[in-house]
Amino acid sequence: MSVTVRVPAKVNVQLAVGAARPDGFHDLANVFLAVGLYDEVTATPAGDLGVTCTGPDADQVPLDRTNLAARAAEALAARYGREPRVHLHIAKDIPVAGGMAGGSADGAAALVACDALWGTGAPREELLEICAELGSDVPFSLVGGAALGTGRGERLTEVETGGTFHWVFAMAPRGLSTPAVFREFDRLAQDRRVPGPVASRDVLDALAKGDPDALAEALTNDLQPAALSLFPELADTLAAGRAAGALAALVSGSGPTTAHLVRDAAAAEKAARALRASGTCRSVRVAAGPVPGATVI
Ligand SMILES: C[C@@](CO)(OP(=O)(O)O)[C@H](O)COP(=O)(O)OP(=O)(O)OC[C@H]1O[C@@H](n2ccc(N)nc2=O)[C@H](O)[C@@H]1O
Ligand SMILES: Nc1ncnc2c1ncn2[C@@H]1O[C@H](COP(=O)(O)OP(=O)(O)O)[C@@H](O)[C@H]1O
Repeated sequence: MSVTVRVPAKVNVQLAVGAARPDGFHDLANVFLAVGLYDEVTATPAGDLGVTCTGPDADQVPLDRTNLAARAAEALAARYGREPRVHLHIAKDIPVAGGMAGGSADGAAALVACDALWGTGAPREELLEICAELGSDVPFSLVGGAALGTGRGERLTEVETGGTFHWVFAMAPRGLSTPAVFREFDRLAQDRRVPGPVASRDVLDALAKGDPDALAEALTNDLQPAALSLFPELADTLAAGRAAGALAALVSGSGPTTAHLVRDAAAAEKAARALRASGTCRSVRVAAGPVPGATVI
C-alpha cells in the first residue's frame, strides 16, 4: 500500500520584511497564495528511510536526510515513537531554489502522506507545529489557499479570496539561496531603520474582491531589490513580462522565479508565449490560485 499527496507551489503577493532578529530570522508580513503548480510525494512502506526524485530539476534535489520530505518523516516518526521505515518518491514539478517553496511543499506533503500511511491520526495543530519546526514556509504548504504569515512566516491566518488569479511564472537558469537573499536585504538596509512589517490593506482587499487590477497595483516584495542585486538579469525578465501584457511583474519570494499577474487564462497563454520568445528565462509556466494545500489523492 502507498499514499500519494499532491502539494502546490506558492507566490508571495506581499512580502514585507522587518529587521534581522537576534535568532537570525526576520519578522515578516507574508501574504501567500497557493498556485496550481504541483509536486507529488508518494510514501511506501520500506526497510529504511529513502528518497527518490524525478522531474526537470531532479538532479538539484538532495536525496539524503537533509531533504525536507525525509526530515518531515523523521519528525513525525520521532513524535510517535516509531522508526521512519518509509520510501518517499517526489515527482517534482515545482522549480528548485526558485522562491516557490518547493522543498517546503515536499515537507508538508511527506508529513500528510506518512500520517495517512502510518495511521498516526495526528491532530492538525500538531502537524502544523511539526511544519513550523521544518521551515517558515512549510505550514502554508500544508494549508494552501491564501494566508497571512506573521512571525517568521509560520503563524498563519486565513485570508479571504473572491476569485481566481492568473499568473505566468518565468523560471531562471540558476537558483538563488534564500539565506543569501536575506543577507543581501540586511546589507542593503545597513544605513536605514527597517520598519516593522505590516500586512497591506490594499493587498487583502484586492484578494477579497478577486480583483486582479487592484492586486497588480498593490503587490510588493521587500526582497526584490536584494534578489535583483544578486541576479541583475531578472530585471530583463520582469520587463519582458510587462511588455507581454502582464498587469504586474515581481520576483516570487526570494526568487529567482518571476511572477507575472494577468487578467485571465487567455491573457496568461498570450503572455507565456511572449515570455518564452523573449529569451530572458529558462522556461515558462502558467498557473492560477488559490488552490488547496497538501491533499491525499
Ligand atoms: C523567502 C520566503 C518567502 O515565503 O520563501 P522562499 O522565497 O525562499 O520560497 C520564506 O520566508 C523562506 O522560508 P523557508 O524557505 O521556509 O525558510 P527557512 O527554512 O525557515 O529559513 C531559511 C533561512 O532563510 C532566512 N529567513 C527565513 C525566514 C525568515 N522569516 N527570515 C529569515 O531570515 C534565514 O537565514 C533562514 O536560516
Ligand atoms: N524536497 C526538496 N526539494 C527541493 N529542494 C530541497 C528539498 N529538500 C531540501 N531542499 C534544499 O532546499 C533548497 C531550497 O529549495 P526550494 O525549497 O526548492 O527553494 P525556495 O526556498 O527558494 O522555495 C534546495 O537548493 C535544496 O538544497
